[in-house]
Amino acid sequence: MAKICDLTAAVDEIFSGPLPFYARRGGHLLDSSPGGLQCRAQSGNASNASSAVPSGPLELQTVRNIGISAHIDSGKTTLTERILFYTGRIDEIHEVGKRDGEGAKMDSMELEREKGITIQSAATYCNWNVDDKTHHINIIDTPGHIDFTIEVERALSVLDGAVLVVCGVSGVQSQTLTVDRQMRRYNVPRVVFINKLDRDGADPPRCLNMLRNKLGLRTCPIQVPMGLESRHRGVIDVIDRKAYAFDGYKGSERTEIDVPPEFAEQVEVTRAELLETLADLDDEFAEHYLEHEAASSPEAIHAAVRRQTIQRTFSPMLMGSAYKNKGVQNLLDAVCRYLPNPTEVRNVALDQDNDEETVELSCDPKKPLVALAFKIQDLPTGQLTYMRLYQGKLQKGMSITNMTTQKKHPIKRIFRMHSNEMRPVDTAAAGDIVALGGLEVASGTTFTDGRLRYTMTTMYVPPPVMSLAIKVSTRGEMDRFSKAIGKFQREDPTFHVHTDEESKEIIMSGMGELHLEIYAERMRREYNIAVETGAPKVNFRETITTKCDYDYTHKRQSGGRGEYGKIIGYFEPIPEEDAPDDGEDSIIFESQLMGNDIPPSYIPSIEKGFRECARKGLLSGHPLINTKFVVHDGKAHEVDSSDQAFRNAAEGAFRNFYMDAGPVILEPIMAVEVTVPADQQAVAVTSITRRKGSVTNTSQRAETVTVQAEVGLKDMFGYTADIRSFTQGQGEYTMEFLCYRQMGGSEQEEVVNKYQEQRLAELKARRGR
Ligand SMILES: Nc1nc2c(ncn2[C@@H]2O[C@H](COP(=O)(O)OP(=O)(O)OP(=O)(O)O)[C@@H](O)[C@H]2O)c(=O)[nH]1
Repeated sequence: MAKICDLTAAVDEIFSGPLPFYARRGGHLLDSSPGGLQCRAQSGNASNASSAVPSGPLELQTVRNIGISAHIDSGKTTLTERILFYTGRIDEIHEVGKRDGEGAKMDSMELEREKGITIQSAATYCNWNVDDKTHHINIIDTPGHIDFTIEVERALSVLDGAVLVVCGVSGVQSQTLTVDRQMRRYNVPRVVFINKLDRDGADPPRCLNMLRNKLGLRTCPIQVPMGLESRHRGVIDVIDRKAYAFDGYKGSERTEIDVPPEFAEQVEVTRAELLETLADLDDEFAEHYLEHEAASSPEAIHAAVRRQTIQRTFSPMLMGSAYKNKGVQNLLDAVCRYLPNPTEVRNVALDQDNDEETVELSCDPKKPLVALAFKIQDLPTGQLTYMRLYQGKLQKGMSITNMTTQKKHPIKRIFRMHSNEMRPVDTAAAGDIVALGGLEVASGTTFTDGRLRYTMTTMYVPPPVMSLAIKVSTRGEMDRFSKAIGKFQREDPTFHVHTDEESKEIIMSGMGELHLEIYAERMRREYNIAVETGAPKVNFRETITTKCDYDYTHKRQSGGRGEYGKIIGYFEPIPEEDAPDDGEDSIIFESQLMGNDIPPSYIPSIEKGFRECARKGLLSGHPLINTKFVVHDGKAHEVDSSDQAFRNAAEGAFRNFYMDAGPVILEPIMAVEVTVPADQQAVAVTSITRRKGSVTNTSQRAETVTVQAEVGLKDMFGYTADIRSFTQGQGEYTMEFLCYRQMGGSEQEEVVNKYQEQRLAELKARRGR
């Protein structure tokens, strides 16, 4: 496993915001070029399908749209590379991180190949034959690094199913939990693949326990590993009681062999547990099971696994070693057998002509078009818009309507994507995922053919948690800089840029230091701008701790029409459990006004005033969370009151009364997981406690120890270099956002003083100008 500390010196901080619930989902990608795709009908092993172009339309029943998600470095890209090789989509396997001088197909960005990590999700498609049917699988490989979590959100929101990859040695890791939450949010059925069984310490039963206990997943192995670690030879399918070995060039020949006697008992025990679980879950299978118990047919078992997987009540667990080319073909069988086709997934939209009522979409090319632009990529040749078609059809030359702006756009180019290669097609139908050229839109936009006014709900965008000042060395580069920023922001909704009003610095904010460093590096490489970045800063939050009444009158008279607005109400903290589940914006405004002392038309201005204030707390300049602003009384003046006057009244109330509400600073706390050689456990623990962290768990597997801890993000700077030096490069760590927690008194004082000093210096500088 490539170590996180090896990825880049800049990879220090990794975090994401809280994950609220909601979802819309569905999706698939199929080739609707005149003819689509065709496969070599060669069942079972070797390269069992090719990418030749067939002559008829594809059957939706044979389409699978899948994502591959996991904790960082679990082997997603390595696995995808095998899938593409065995399905005949690529002629040679290349390893991640340019180890063979080339780099994996799906890591097409130069930076990805250099660093050996996936930054952007990539799309591709392939064919696979199973049970005498050719299936068309569309795959999105997603990054594992939490900094690029939006790529995972985007992919999952439009896919029909997923493969959850878990490292066979480490088991469920911090980010497996995040990915699991994301899959649940978008109701994505999944199959589990336990990878790296060739590595020392590989332990599938432990992974199974972790999946059940940590993720609460109803899962059973449908395979038994044929040997582990250096003796890992293949897998035994307990459903058909067949063993599979993987020989030939890069494991491309899958051979059925007899179950070795030493595994016979384990196969029967595993099979019995699977059958009992299915009988428990599935009434149809229960009947069959009662009648035929021992002789349950593989077909009946497959059908029950499929039904329960699609209902998300069960996830079959498979295993192998992507790197050593074991078990990948069986995983492809499982993807085709158990994951749903686009017609088996419920997708809904909101009808804009009918009070945003929820309407069910039907995966039918004959219905009016509804499509979602879920990912934007800016290429030197122009913008590429990835589009998921929920119903209807796209055709070159037709025009589609943007549901946000109501503007019509002609469709000039439709592409099917294979990583960074584009293949032009003329049409695409419901269930497809294709990319459109020549369309300038933001991600998350819904399109129709103009007959319907439907929108899909947008995907969850986590709040930015880290900022970095960025400087352009020469004025001449400013134009290119603005262009780059504009493009990146359209591409990535988690990437924000603003100019600090006081310091006039340009500030980039995002999901972590790596995330921001990657954009700075892309500006240097893709736009040839010599940017310099400042030290990363943690995005603290502020909140209040007590209820506080306010009564404030904003009055200004300077000849002519004056300004008047009086508001009375209170601020109060929202207990965390009641906070709206929308990440950063956990700010509520409530008007309890009765009568007409303040005309209702001014209420939105009061709200706007409070919301603007909430963007910058008075202690440290960071945004407020979990705060409620209430107005219940006040007064307006016939002539002098205006929207602006009431906005100013809200700002005045905030300025004058905020400090009475007991404001405090909250800091992001990270869930940190450090893995080191067993003899370095003490040093790892000390490295955490020295950073004021608290160790929550330690566990030993084979020769390695994993230390889990909670540490303030501000105390994690420089940890990459630290862990590298104390473990001589053998340790690794990951971390992700856990929660916001109130800072200690003296630490808070330090942050407040620093902020006040900075403001004073800026004020002086402005006066001196
Ligand atoms: N021993 C062993 N190593 C593996 C296996 N699968 C992947 N690896 C190695 O693990 C490292 C990470 O593999 P990747 O395929 O890049 O993992 P990933 O999940 O795509 O990584 P990110 O996208 O950066 O999260 C690489 O060094 C792989 O060669 C496996 O089955 N066995």
